[in-house]
Amino acid sequence: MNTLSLFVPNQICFSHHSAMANPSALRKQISHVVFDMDGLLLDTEKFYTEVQIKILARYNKTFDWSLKAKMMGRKAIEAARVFVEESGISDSLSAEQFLVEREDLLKELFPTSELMPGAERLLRHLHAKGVPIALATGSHKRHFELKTQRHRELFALMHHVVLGDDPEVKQGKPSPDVFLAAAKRFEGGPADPSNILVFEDAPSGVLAAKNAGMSVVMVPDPRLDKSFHDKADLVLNSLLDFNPSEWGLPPF
Ligand SMILES: O=P(O)(O)OC[C@H](O)CO
Ligand SMILES: [Mg+2]
Repeated sequence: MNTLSLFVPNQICFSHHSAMANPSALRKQISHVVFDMDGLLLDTEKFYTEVQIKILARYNKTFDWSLKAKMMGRKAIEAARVFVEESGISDSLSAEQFLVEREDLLKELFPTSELMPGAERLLRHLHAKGVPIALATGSHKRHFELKTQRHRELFALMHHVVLGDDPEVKQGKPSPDVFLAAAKRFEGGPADPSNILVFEDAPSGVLAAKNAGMSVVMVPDPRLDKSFHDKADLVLNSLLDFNPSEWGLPPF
């Protein structure tokens, strides 16, 4: 650790509407980029929210953003356990039953998934400039296929994809498993985690990337409590606001 980093917090500026940044001089040189999927590249978190509101309403309970924050980014069964336990319905509905109940609704919604603003521009740019890119999602294979069915060409730009049901991903985010697996599979051998930049929307995902020793740009939903921003190296309102040059990556 250099002397300066003892005194400089991760984020220097804190304002809701502008990008929050640590100075470029303190940032790692980035060679590889790893993307989260749900809520970051694809606007799919709203589907989970919609379905979970409906299910909790049957128990006369409301779904709020403090519960959402605890679930997002996690593997399905891990998020399901949080859902039934935190909402106090585990005596009536098990985590496994919850997954079955929400499935019919989700599988109708996922094929309509749309890209988040700036996702296509950033993926195409990094790929065109030869920056190795990969996907690391908590989503399992069957949901991944449904969510990406309208975006096959874009997701094919990824060098590789690591899914939540990958055998190497023993535990979901905030465990570093999915990001460490992604780091290992780049062409030419494993990438050094300290040279990897992760894009994430979820508190558990930001923690997972930091636990893997990587730098993280967080692009959170504005409804997420700001206290979850603290662990990220940079917080942006949109992928459209990302400036590759600040990370030593080729400019747009
Ligand atoms: O945000 P992701 O891509 O890791 O996906 C996780 C879950 O499937 C949704 O929260
Ligand atoms: Mg996500």
